[in-house]
Amino acid sequence: MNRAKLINQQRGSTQKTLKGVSKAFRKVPSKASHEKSIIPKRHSLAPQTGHNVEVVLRCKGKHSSKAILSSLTRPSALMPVNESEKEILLTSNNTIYRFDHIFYQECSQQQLYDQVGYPVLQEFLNGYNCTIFAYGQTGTGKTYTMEGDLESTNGKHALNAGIIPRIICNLFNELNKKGCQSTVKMSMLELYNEELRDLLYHGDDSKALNVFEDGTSGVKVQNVYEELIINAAQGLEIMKTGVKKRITAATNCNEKSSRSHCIFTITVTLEGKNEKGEIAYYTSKLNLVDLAGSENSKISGSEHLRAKEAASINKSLLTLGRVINSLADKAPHIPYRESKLTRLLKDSLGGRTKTVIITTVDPFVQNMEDIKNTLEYGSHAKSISNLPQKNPLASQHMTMSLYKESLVKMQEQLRRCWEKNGRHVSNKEYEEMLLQIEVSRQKVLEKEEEMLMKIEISKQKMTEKDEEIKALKTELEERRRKEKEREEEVVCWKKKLEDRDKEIEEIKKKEEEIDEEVARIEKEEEKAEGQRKKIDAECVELARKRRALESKRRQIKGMKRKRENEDETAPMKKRK
Ligand SMILES: Nc1ncnc2c1ncn2[C@@H]1O[C@H](COP(=O)(O)OP(=O)(O)OP(=O)(O)O)[C@@H](O)[C@H]1O
Repeated sequence: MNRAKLINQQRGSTQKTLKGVSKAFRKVPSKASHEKSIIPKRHSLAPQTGHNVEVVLRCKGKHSSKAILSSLTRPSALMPVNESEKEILLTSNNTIYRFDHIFYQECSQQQLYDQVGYPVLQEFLNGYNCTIFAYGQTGTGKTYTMEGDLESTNGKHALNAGIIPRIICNLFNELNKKGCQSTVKMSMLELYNEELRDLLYHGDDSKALNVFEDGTSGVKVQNVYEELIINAAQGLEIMKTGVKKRITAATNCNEKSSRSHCIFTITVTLEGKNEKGEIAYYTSKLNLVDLAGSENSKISGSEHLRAKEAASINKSLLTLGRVINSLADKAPHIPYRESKLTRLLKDSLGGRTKTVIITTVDPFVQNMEDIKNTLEYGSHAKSISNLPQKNPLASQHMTMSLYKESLVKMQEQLRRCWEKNGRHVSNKEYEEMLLQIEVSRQKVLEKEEEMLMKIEISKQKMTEKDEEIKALKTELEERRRKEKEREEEVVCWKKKLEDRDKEIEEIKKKEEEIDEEVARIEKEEEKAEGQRKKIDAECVELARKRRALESKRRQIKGMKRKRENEDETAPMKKRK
């Protein structure tokens, strides 16, 4: 039976089960639905263009003892609308929320994988970068959905395995079917309190895991360790090792609560053909993200260290929420850079990636407000529009020709050995040699990728340096301009000084002239004083002479009178 038929059949049975579940849901009468006979509101947002992010809702199954206990005492907060697999009614606010698919509590891991995981795997193998991430409050089944039961036997996943182990197994089946050359690499990062940790790296933890953006292939993490995987069994084992290193703790809502965001990445390089019919390679990335639970510290019992974790978890989820809202509202600025989580998911939200978000709720245990928050988170995310683009075919001409050359050499060597023209090798040795070829091929690819990454980093550094140089040049020009202005000012001041010197010179000259004039006047004054003194003396002499003259004149006058008297008396005397 072909896969499509099988899926359709499984879908049929899923739908039957889900209809049963819908009825079961409806049998639980909601107080709100009884009291309110008004028509429910629809929580809707304007449809977007492009390829919208797909959002599904998974209602947690009644498997844990806590859930069973709560479900006996509490009615469900959610009710399906018209047996719909797409619409659900939240009884507390009488609002219908729409999703791309709703998985009710009886939905099995296989059914969820068929509807969500398998189609994403197909897109991934067709050359698209894809992301699946699980979002929901703590204890609502995110880790169960993404990881589930991690036990495996001979490369086969367990019955209750989640999406990641199923994708690992299915990936190798699909690659075998394709029969073309391929390489598979896996990396696993944990984001705990805003710090990235490599869960697959066994060396020291000191290497810096920097997140950077590469213009062509999107967001990358520098120094992340990528394990080369050659089959499903190895992939499952490696994943299990990584999961064991993840930080978990017991909270009131979950005995083994993930305290970090976990980003599991599969990178596949596949052989294809370009338009000229030449062999080329394309590399696509699949991010499978299990977010830490959003929580309220009172309910989840977060204290001390746990409270710090909760704050960091909530902060990054809040930023994720703000990014989702900004994208949904088509805001001019999207705050990707505000947390490492949103930087890592940048390409998955509003970028070139095909993205599916699995929102998880526990309708029997969680309070209405928490369920409402998750439903609204999902509804907003549903209106995000991505522009998925196939990864380009890279010629890898040089590397491939080198690789092929060595491959041909080794094959020739093997053929000679096989034909016993040279040395004979056992089957085991032959397989080892094949493995060696594979390993060297991987190394070439890795080296090439490393080189590309280094080129990208140096390009980035060069751009940064260019910008620095540009800034320095502008600064230098500014300084030169200021210096020129200052020089001009100096010239201006010099001229002013010269003018002032000239003025001073002239003033000095005038001063000298004045001094000379003063000296001359003083001399003349002295001369005048001398003359005045002389005149004064002459005046005194003149006065003395005048007085002497006056007395002479008086003497003469007296004498004259005497003579006159004598003259008058003389005739009388004669007569006598
Ligand atoms: N659909 C389901 N069917 C059965 N059991 C489930 C289901 N979903 C979750 N569980 C169980 O509920 C418990 C909590 O689930 P899980 O650890 O996946 O929650 P979580 O959302 O990842 O929580 P956290 O954010 O705290 O890590 C686990 O024991 C898990 O096995």
